[in-house]
Amino acid sequence: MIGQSELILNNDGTIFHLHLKPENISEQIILVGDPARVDTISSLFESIEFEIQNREFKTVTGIFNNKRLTLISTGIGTDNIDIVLNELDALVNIDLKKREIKDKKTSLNIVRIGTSGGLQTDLPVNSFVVSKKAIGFDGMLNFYANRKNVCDLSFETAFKQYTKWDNSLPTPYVVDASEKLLEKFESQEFRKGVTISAPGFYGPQGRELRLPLAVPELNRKVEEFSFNDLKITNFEMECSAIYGLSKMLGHNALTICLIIANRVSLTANENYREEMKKLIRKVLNALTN
Ligand SMILES: O=P(O)(O)O[C@H]1O[C@H](CO)[C@@H](O)[C@H]1O
Ligand SMILES: O=c1cc[nH]c(=O)[nH]1
Repeated sequence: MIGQSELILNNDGTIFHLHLKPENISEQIILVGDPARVDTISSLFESIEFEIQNREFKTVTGIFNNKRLTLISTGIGTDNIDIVLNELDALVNIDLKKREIKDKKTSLNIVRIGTSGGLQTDLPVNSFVVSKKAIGFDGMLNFYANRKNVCDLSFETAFKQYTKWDNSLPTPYVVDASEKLLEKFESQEFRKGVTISAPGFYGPQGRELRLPLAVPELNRKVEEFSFNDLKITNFEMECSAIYGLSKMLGHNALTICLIIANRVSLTANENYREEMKKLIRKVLNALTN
């Protein structure tokens, strides 16, 4: 039996942060960072069955193309992903009344639609990137036992060697996307890439405003690095933890991002919302057709 302090439930039986009960969610989950993006997506739904918000976690379950989908905003960062993935998994794989892990497990499909910064000259603003692999600069997965069983250790070793990884930074971890979900995005309009999830938008992504960087050459090395013909394409802040926790818990995960800034050409599209709507339609159609 899992103790009250380890799996906190609210008085109405909902799970602590997400305020959800098992019947409120579909097995097809779409995660976004920005709560406003949940509304953008749900405005395309044929019908809405359920809606709730607690803190930055806004959930809508409804129908698109005759398929039941659940949208959840995660806010920013892998610390929030630790909450969202563990609570989603508890909703489907733990009997909340008995506080016991179920014998028969359910596997969720979890697709993140995000914004991201590009790291290669041939990845202009407004491109779409599907993350084949994620590199976690955040360190979150290192807190879980046996994380190496789900990681690409050869890629990790090559990356740490090439960048002469500074051990005062969290140990990077590398996890692959779900092959099953990746197959739905074979079209050339989705660039396949390797995505770094950083534990911050500024210093951890190599942005220098007033504070100097501890490792100023890191972004140059990241841009140069390649392994088995794979280059690192983009920076965002959630994908690594989604891939890592999904693989450990037996779920399928994929991240697709709109590039809103290019870090090499120093360009950005701060009015990206129309382009985001185009990406949302393409992703919803790919997932439901
Ligand atoms: O637009 P979202 O999905 O939030 O994604 C990106 O944007 C935020 C930073 O501006 C981070 O969450 C990053 O991952
Ligand atoms: O550069 C960027 C743009 C969006 N989101 C990020 O995390 N980084």
